[in-house]
Amino acid sequence: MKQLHRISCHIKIAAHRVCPHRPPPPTISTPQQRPPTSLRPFSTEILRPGQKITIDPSSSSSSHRKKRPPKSKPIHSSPPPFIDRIHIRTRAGSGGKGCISYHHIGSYKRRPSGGHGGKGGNVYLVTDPTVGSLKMEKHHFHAMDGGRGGTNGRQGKDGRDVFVRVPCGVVVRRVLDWEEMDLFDGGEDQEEEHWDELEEEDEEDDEDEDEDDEDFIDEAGLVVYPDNSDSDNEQHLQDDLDMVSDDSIIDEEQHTHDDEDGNNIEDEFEDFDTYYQQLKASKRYRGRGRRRHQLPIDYDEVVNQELRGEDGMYHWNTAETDDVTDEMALTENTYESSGAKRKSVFVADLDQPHVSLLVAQGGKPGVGNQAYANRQHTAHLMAHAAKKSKPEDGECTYLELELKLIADVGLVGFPNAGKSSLLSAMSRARPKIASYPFTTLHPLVGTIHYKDGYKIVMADVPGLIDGAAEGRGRGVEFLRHIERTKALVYIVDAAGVDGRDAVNDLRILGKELREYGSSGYFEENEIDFPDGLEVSFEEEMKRRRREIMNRPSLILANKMDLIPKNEVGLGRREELLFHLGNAAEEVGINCEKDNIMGISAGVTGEGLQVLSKQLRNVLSFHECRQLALGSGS
Ligand SMILES: Nc1nc2c(ncn2[C@@H]2O[C@H](COP(=O)(O)OP(=O)(O)OP(=O)(O)O)[C@@H](O)[C@H]2O)c(=O)[nH]1
Ligand SMILES: [Mg+2]
Repeated sequence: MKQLHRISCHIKIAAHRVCPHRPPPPTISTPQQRPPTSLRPFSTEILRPGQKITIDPSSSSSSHRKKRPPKSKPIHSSPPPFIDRIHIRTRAGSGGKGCISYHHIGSYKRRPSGGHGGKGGNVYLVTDPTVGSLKMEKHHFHAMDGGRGGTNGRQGKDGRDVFVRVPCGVVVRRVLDWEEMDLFDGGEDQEEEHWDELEEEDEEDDEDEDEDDEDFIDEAGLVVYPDNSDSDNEQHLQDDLDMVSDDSIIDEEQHTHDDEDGNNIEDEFEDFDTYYQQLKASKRYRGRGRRRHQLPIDYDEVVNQELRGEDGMYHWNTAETDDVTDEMALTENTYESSGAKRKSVFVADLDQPHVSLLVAQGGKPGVGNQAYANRQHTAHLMAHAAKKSKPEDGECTYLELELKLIADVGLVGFPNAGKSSLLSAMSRARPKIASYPFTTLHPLVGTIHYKDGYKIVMADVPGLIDGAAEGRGRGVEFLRHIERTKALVYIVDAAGVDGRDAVNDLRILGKELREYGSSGYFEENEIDFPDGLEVSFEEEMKRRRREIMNRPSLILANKMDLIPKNEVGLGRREELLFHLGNAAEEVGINCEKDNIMGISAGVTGEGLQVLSKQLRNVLSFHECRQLALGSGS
C-alpha cells in the first residue's frame, strides 16, 4: 500500500511538471508552522504581544477579485408617471370550431366522431395591491381563441385567459359609443405583437399534444381511422345533408318530417332542445361499455357552468348594453383629449385586493358531431351538427378605468402648506418637498405605522386653489382621490409664508369641499349611483354633500416654529387656533376642538406625536360608528 501511495504521489508531481496549470500537490505542514487563520490573507508572521497588524491593501485577497463594473445610472431617474384614468380595449377569444368527422372502419363505420372545439379565453381585471397606478404598457388585451375539435372525439384546447392587473380602488365603466370614437390609436401594432407571441407558444404546445395523441390512439386501441382526411369527412357530411335537404327535411314550424317511404309523420319533439333532452334521458343513450363515448354531451350545461356563476367574481350588469334604459346608470360626459361626447355605464368598483372582474367573456365552442351520434336520426342530426359546429365570437369591450385612491386620511390644503412635509414626517413615503407651489403633481399615499401594528394610510393630494370644485387648477381631479377617505386633514400655513391668511384659507378649503360634493361638476361628468338605490340626481347630490361635510376632520396649523411662543397669557398661536375653530364652525367642517392643533411638520416636528394619537382616535371612533350603524343599532 505504501508503495502504491508513493507511486501515486510521484505521478501527481510529474503531472504538475508536465502541466503547469494543474494545481500543485498538497504540501504537509505541521500545526505550529501554520499561520493563524484570521491573519492568513495578510501575513504569515506570528504576532508578538503589543505588535500591531499592518495591512497591505495590495496583498489582500480582495485585490485579486474582479473589479465590479461601475453602476450604470438608472435610465428613468424620476418616478414612473402616475396615471389615474385610462381606456382599454379587451377582446375575449372566440370558441374553437367543432369537428365533423366519421369513423371509417369497423363496426363504428360512418358514425360521427368529431370532438367539440375549445372555449375562447376570458379577459379578467384583477386587483393587485402592489400596483400603484394605472400605467400600462399596452391598452389592448386579447385572450386566445379556443382550438379546433379533433377526430375521434378529441376536444379542442381552451383558449388561455388574460388577467390584467390593476390597483385597488379602480372604478370600471363600459364605454357604449366607442365605435364613434377614435380612442385607441396605435393599438394595432401591439395587437400583432401580442398575437405573434401567443402563436409561437401555441405551436410548441401543439407539437407536444400531437405526440400525446398518437400514443393515445395506440394504447386505447380504438377502432378508428386515424388519418381521417378532411375530404372524406366532407363527402360523408354532404351525403347526410343531401338526404336531409331532399324530401326528408324537417318542417320546423309544423314539427313534421317525411320518412323514407314518403309518409309525413309528426315529430316526437317540438324543437331540437326538447329532443336533445329526451335523447339524453332515454335509456338507450345512457351508454355502457363501448357505447359510453357516444353519449351526447350537454353542451350548454357544461359550458355555462364553467363560464358563469363562479363565486367571488363580479359579473356584468344584467342589462344589455344596447338597450340600457335606466337613466340613472347611464351618464354622459366629455372625453377630454378628443372632446367627443361619450356614454358609459358603471360596471364595478374594484375596491378590495385580489378580486377579479370578468370583462370579456370567451366565445362558446362549436359542437363536434360526435354529440349527435345516432344512427336513426343521422340525417336530421347532421344538419344540426353542421349548424352548431360554428363557434361563437369572443366578447369585445371598451372600458374606462378610473383610479380613486383608497386611503384612511386625505390631506387637503393650499399649495406650499406643508402637506408633503407632513406625509414625509409621519410615514416612510418620500414625496418631493420644495418651496414653490404645486411641487406635488400627483396624489401619493404613505402608511403611518404604530407600535402595536395599527396602520393608517394617508394620501397627499396636490394643492387646491380657490375654485377647485369648478375645475380650476385640476382641483376636481385631485379631489376625487379624497372621496373614499374616512377622515380629512385640513392643513394651513400658520405663518403665512406666501402672504396667505390661514383662517381665510380654511374657509376657502371648506367651501371647495362642500361644493365638490354638491354642485356643477357632477352635472357634466360622471357619477356612480349606489347599487339598487332609486334616487334622483338632486337627492344623490345632497347625500354626497352631507357625507363629505360630516366626515370627521382635523385642522392643522403648520409652520408653528415660525410663530414665537408666549410665556404668559394667550399668544399668537392660541389666538390663531381659536379663530380656526370659529372658521371651521362657520363653513360646516366636522371638527372637534381637540382636533385643531399647531404643528411643525417640516422643521421641529412639534405636535406630531399628539397628531398621530388624535388621528388614531378619530379613525377608531369612525370605525366603531360604522360597525354600530352596520349592525343596525
Ligand atoms: N418653517 C417651516 N417650513 C416648513 C414646514 N413644513 C414645510 N415647510 C416648508 O414649506 C415648503 C412647502 O412644503 P411642502 O411640503 O412641499 O408643501 P406642499 O403642501 O406639499 O406643497 P405642494 O406640493 O406644492 O402642494 C417647503 O419649503 C418646506 O420646507 C414647517 O413646519 N416649518
Ligand atoms: Mg407637496
